Amino acid sequence: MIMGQNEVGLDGPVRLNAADLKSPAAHGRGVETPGYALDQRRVGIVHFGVGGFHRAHQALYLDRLMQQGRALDWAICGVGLMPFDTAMRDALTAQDGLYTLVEKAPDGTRTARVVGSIAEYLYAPDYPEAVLARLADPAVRIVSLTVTEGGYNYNARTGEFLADTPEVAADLAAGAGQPPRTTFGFVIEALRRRRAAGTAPFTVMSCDNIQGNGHLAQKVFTAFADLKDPELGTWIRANVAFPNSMVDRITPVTTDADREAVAADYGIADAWPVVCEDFIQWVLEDAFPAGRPPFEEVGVQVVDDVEPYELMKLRLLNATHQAMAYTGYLAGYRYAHETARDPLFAEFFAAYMDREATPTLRPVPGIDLDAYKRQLIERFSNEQVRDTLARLCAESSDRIPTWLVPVIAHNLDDDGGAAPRGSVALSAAIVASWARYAEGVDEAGESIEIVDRLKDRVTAAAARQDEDELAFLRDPELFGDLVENEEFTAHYVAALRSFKTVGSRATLEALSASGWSGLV
Ligand SMILES: NC(=O)c1ccc[n+]([C@@H]2O[C@H](COP(=O)([O-])OP(=O)(O)OC[C@H]3O[C@@H](n4cnc5c(N)ncnc54)[C@H](O)[C@@H]3O)[C@@H](O)[C@H]2O)c1
Ligand SMILES: O=P(O)(O)OC[C@@H](O)[C@@H](O)[C@H](O)[C@H](O)CO
Repeated sequence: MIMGQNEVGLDGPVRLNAADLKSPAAHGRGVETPGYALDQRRVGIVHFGVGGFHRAHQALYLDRLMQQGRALDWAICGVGLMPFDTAMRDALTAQDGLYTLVEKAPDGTRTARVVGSIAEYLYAPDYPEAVLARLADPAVRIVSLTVTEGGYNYNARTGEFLADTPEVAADLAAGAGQPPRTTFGFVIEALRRRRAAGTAPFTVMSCDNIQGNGHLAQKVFTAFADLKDPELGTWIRANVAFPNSMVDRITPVTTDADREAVAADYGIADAWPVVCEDFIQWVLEDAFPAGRPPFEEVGVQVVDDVEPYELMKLRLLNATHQAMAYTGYLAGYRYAHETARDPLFAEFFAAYMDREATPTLRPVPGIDLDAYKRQLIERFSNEQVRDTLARLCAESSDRIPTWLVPVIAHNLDDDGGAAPRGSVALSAAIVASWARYAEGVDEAGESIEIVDRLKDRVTAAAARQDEDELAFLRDPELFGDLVENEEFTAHYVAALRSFKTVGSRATLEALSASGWSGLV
């Protein structure tokens, strides 16, 4: 049914799809809808990993351009590979790629818009050839990724590509004509086809939370290509661009309550809306030989060197999320804002940022770091967003080595006093809080559902720590040789004992009483 202006939702929520949006119906409840013709969108980007974040971030920037009647030839074809992506397939296919994005400010202000920049969604196991055809299409000039840290299939400490994980090994062994299963398999087969057809390659744009995400993408995709077809690997190294980027917007997992609120507040029956904070940032390296949308015109900072921004964001925001996740969960909190609004915890986060993360950072052009850190605590405290600690506690074995271990390594590196060194006391306490969390029971005796690709390994290590206090650290893939460093292990053991005996809050109180210098 196509409803008339201002009628949307008055008789119950309207279904979200292109036909119903041809009328400006949804304006009736204060929702901005695509002001551009949806049938004029042309796919120019293929995106792997269409989850909450991509839809709150890159797809929104494109939608902003499209609202100005521009970049209609840069519409997105989303691709899902994982078994659970069938849910996104069903939601977006029924909605012609449309979804509602609700941005929530700390003061309770909400803005909602229907985003139209995703023109198509392909679930790769259903249509592998269609995915390859899209990727080989000369109109596609960017392949972007938000496939999580785990999607890069690498050792976070050494950067080495893990060629023997089952799915990747299967793609490497697959003969011609066998459909790929992984991002690597699809992207490399598409580049092979483009090269054979004389089509210029696309740019591979990682938007995941990894330091040097473009460099890493280049490393793992070319490592895969080298194993599959060394000549192709050489061609990719010479011809394919992999820009680095810093991406930022806190985007929690969508809940049924979010779906109900979108229906009740905006009159839209959306199977999978996205809810996020009102803050957004994207700093992007300008390395797009095949062209790109004019992102800088809608707020993206396009720069030559992204690294200082990346280090700032990953070591202050993401590593502090790790400081919050396990300490907060053990203490009984379940939401980020509850934890950040507790003065003791907020003081802990600020101390970690000031004493341990900041000494590892380079000056960041145009950024006042003190103001940035204060703003982070305010963002974490945004109670409207309802970001869960469970989301932040997941996949720890990808996150701690990616964000925190480099801070520790930097601060332990004795360069003869050339650069100021930070302490490692609070970083050690964060690692210890994870080790205590991995025991699988919180301080109220409730069991914890641990979500981690290395769950068996980390929980087994945590189970051994009553007999061997360093058991958790004895995993070189996660911690390198930290277990050999006496300065680090002294702080770690003291913090672990404290978490295990007096609990999270009392541990933070003791750290506070030490002036945040540690428990040794
Ligand atoms: N949520 C945020 O606040 C946020 C903010 C900044 C950056 N990010 C980045 O975006 C990533 C995704 O976050 P999200 O909130 O959208 O998560 P999500 O769970 O909503 O979506 C993740 C997507 O990645 C896909 N994926 C996971 N593993 C994969 C693999 N091995 N190969 C291919 N695809 C795979 C999933 O199928 C899914 O489509 C994060 O890991 C992070 O790097 C997230
Ligand atoms: O999404 P991840 O796994 O990279 O990290 C979890 C959070 O720290 C992260 O999603 C932040 O919310 C985000 O990076 C904010 O921009």
